[in-house]
Amino acid sequence: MSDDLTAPELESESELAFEGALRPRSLAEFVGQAKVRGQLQLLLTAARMQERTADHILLAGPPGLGKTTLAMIVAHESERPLRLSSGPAIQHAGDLAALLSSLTPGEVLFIDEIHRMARSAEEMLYLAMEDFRIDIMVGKGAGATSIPLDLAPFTLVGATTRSGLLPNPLRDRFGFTAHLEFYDDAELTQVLSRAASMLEFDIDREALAEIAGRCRGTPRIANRLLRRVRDYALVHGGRGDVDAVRAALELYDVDPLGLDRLDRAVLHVLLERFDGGPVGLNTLAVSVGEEAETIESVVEPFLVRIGLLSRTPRGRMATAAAWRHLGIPSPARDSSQPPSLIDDI
Ligand SMILES: Nc1ncnc2c1ncn2[C@@H]1O[C@H](COP(=O)(O)OP(=O)(O)OP(=O)(O)O)[C@@H](O)[C@H]1O
Ligand SMILES: [Mg+2]
Repeated sequence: MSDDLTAPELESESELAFEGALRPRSLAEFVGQAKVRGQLQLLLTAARMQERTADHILLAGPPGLGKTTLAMIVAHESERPLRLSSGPAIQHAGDLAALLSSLTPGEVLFIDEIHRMARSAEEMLYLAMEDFRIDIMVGKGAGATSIPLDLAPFTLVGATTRSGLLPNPLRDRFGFTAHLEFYDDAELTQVLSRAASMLEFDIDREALAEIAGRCRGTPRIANRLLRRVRDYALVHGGRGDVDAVRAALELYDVDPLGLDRLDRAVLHVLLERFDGGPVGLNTLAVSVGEEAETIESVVEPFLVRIGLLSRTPRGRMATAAAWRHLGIPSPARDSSQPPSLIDDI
């Protein structure tokens, strides 16, 4: 869906190229995540002083927060070549053996979505990470033998949006795990300001702050919204100011908190049809004509994170902030009445 402005995942090939152009190249250019930046800086500097490859690094966090960007920065800062691969591309131990045995000394190997790698490959990776060695099985059945193969030392950078799915032995073999956090408005304003100047888009500070408030803590969404606002300013012959931001993002159904059409539909149903809940997930999903799975994995996490929705054992409930945000007066509740319509959780 190329019109889904608020989805944190990468949307298209053209977006990939656009992102590539805006990607920070060094730790100094990388905005926010101060803690992680400091930790990486130390790790890379120590490795350089000892003239060895840096420890293996795991980058964990939601989509669009800068994992791929940081992997590239690790290679760039340590002046090593970078090899790109991903979990879904490694479906057999043989795929991994071919990849590992072709690395040049000191190379940085980036495995994106590392939680999706095949189990058999995972086990091979344990030994490779620890001892820079793998065992290759030759032959089948009783005559099978394993031949040890030494590898060139390398630094593995793994990225995952689901660190909970990584088996412990794999997680334990990373020397360092960076947990990326959502960005605050000041950091997002900085991301936007940097991107605007790279795009040579003249937009004022107030307008940048207005966009920052709508991008769900995610630099990828920030850059995407900026692009739409730039289009709007271009077509309407105006500058990048707050009015352009408001008009452009209203056109694309991104509200002042960054909620999109579906987020708002869910809240409207919850408030207007169910008095703010509690109501079960399935009822809510049917009422807005969506799959329960979509509501649960796409809509709810953000609404919960910004405090508009709470999950209770009796179902989903709107918070006072939700009523305020939609501008609907909250009904005075009669506390002697038990809540109605509890179908599931
Ligand atoms: N700290 C940052 N400073 C400036 N720009 C950033 C930062 N983090 C991310 N970006 C921008 O956001 C875009 C998305 O980042 P990136 O591709 O690294 O996310 P990701 O965590 O790898 O996402 P996914 O989980 O979908 O692979 C990049 O093109 C980059 O321009
Ligand atoms: Mg990525």
